[in-house]
Amino acid sequence: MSKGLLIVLSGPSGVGKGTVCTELRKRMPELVYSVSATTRQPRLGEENGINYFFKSREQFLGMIENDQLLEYAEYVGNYYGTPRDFVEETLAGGKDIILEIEVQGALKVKEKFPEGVFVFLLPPSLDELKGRIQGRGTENQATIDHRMSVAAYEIGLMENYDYAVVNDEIDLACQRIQSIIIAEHCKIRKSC
Ligand SMILES: Nc1ncnc2c1ncn2[C@@H]1O[C@H](COP(=O)(O)OP(=O)(O)OP(=O)(O)O)[C@@H](O)[C@H]1O
Ligand SMILES: Nc1nc2c(ncn2[C@@H]2O[C@H](COP(=O)(O)O)[C@@H](O)[C@H]2O)c(=O)[nH]1
Repeated sequence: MSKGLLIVLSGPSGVGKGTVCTELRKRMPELVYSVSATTRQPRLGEENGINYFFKSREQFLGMIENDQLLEYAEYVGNYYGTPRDFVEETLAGGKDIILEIEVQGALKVKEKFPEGVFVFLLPPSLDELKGRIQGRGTENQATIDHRMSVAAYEIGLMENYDYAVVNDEIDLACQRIQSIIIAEHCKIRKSC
C-alpha cells in the first residue's frame, strides 16, 4: 500500500485556513484532519478533541518532553503543536492528512517530510486580512495587532512552499487546493 499525502496548509492569521479546511473536508471526506494541541484558551463554540486538544502549559511541555509532537511552535503567546502518532499512523494507513499550522511549524515539518505538499494561503490584500480577523470577533485589538505584525514575516516565508493559493473566494480557494491534491496524486515520484 502506498503512503498517503501529507498536506500542510499555512498562511497568516485570519486568511481563512480554518474556513477553507472545513469546506475542503466536506468536499473530500476521505481527507483526514490533524487536530493540534494548544495552550490557547478555547473560543466560544470550540470543543476539545474537535478543534484542538486544549492543554495546560505543563501538559504541553510534557508532550514536548515525551517526543509526542511532530512539530510545535510558540505563536503570539501560546504553544501549538501537531500530535506525531496520529499523523504517522494515518500516512502509513495510506490516507491523506491535512495539517493547518503556522509557518515556523510548517518549516519544521518540511525538514522531516520534504515529500509533503506545502500550500500557502494568501489574502487578496493586507487590508482584507485585517478586516477578516476583526470581523471574526474572537481576538482583542492587541492580539489582532500582534497577529498582523507576524503576518508580514509569515508572507515573507512563502517561497519555502510548493503552492500559493489566494483565498479571494472560499469556493475558488477550495477548488484550487482540491486540484493540487489531485495533481499530487498523479505525480510520478522518483526514488533517487
Ligand atoms: N474567502 C473569504 N472571503 C471572505 N471572508 C472569509 C473568506 N475566508 C474566510 N473568511 C472569514 O475570515 C475570517 C477568518 O477565517 P478563519 O478563522 O478561517 O481564518 P484562519 O486563517 O483559520 O485564522 P487563524 O489562523 O487565526 O485561526 C472568518 O470570519 C471567515 O468567515
Ligand atoms: N505550528 C503549529 N501551528 C498551529 C498548529 N495548530 C494551529 N496552528 C496555527 O496557530 C495559529 C493560531 O491559531 P488560532 O486557532 O489561535 O487562531 C494559526 O496560524 C494556526 O494555523 C500546530 O499544531 N502547529
